[in-house]
Amino acid sequence: MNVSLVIPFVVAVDGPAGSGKSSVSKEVARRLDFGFLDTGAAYRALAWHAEASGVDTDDAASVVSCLDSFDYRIGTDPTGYAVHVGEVDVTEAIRDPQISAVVSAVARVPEVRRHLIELFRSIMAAVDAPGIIVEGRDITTVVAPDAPVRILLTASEAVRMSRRSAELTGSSVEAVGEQLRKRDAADSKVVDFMTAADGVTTVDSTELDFDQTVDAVIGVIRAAQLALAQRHDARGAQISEETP
Ligand SMILES: Nc1ncnc2c1ncn2[C@@H]1O[C@H](COP(=O)(O)OP(=O)(O)O)[C@@H](O)[C@H]1O
Ligand SMILES: Nc1ccn([C@@H]2O[C@H](COP(=O)(O)OP(=O)(O)O)[C@@H](O)[C@H]2O)c(=O)n1
Repeated sequence: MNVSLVIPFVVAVDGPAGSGKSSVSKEVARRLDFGFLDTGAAYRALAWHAEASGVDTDDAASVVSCLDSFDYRIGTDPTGYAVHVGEVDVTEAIRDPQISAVVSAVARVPEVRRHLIELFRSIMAAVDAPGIIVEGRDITTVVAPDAPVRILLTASEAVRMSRRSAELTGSSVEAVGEQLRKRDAADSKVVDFMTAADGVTTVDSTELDFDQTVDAVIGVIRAAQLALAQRHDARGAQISEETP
């Protein structure tokens, strides 16, 4: 892996299912020429790998036993990235409702989380871009708690359900809503992604359309960059005053 010596500017985005994390973060990354990392894809791909290996996803020890053979790759280009497990392109397969139904069981296993968090950090460090937007459930609190920008992207449950069901043709709004609610409830037992931790800015997109949400996120990033630049300038001025 090609690890850059320059640390990329990290934007951490968390939030519940269907809040717009992936689509909004991708568009923000495109506009800023940043990389993009969808961390949920790794949990989904591991669930796919466990199922393909004939493993019971409810059995934590069996899921952990799959980690050794989990050969995972994901791109960080927001204009298009593929997800691979070994030689298999699972980009589409991991979005299947069957994977959504079992992914939380895989994601609650502490050894799985430790393994994937290390992987995310190495992908972030190796990104070939001035910055990277990383989205998931625990990015602002666990994966990148020191990121210069940390955002909780939320929307009301009703809005999230209707957005998600509009994407999934062939599934009823009720069925999509029920699955989303179950997954949020299971995921909430592992990480709190419904309330913003200290220093995390909430962007509520309930009343915003897609472009307005993208603009709101870019606004938070620009404000943080400006504050950092001002702090840097003030420190520079202080050092030159102190230097005889
Ligand atoms: N502010 C918004 N207004 C309308 N639709 C949105 C908005 N944000 C996201 N969407 C749409 O909602 C759906 C779910 O978004 P997605 O990015 O997959 O959410 P998440 O990654 O949080 O699960 C997508 O079809 C996306 O285009
Ligand atoms: N940082 C993360 C990202 C995802 N996940 C798990 O992975 C699942 C799929 O994540 P996702 O980002 O694809 O889900 P959506 O929010 O897009 O529906 C979640 O339901 C969580 O169980 C996690 O535990 N931690």
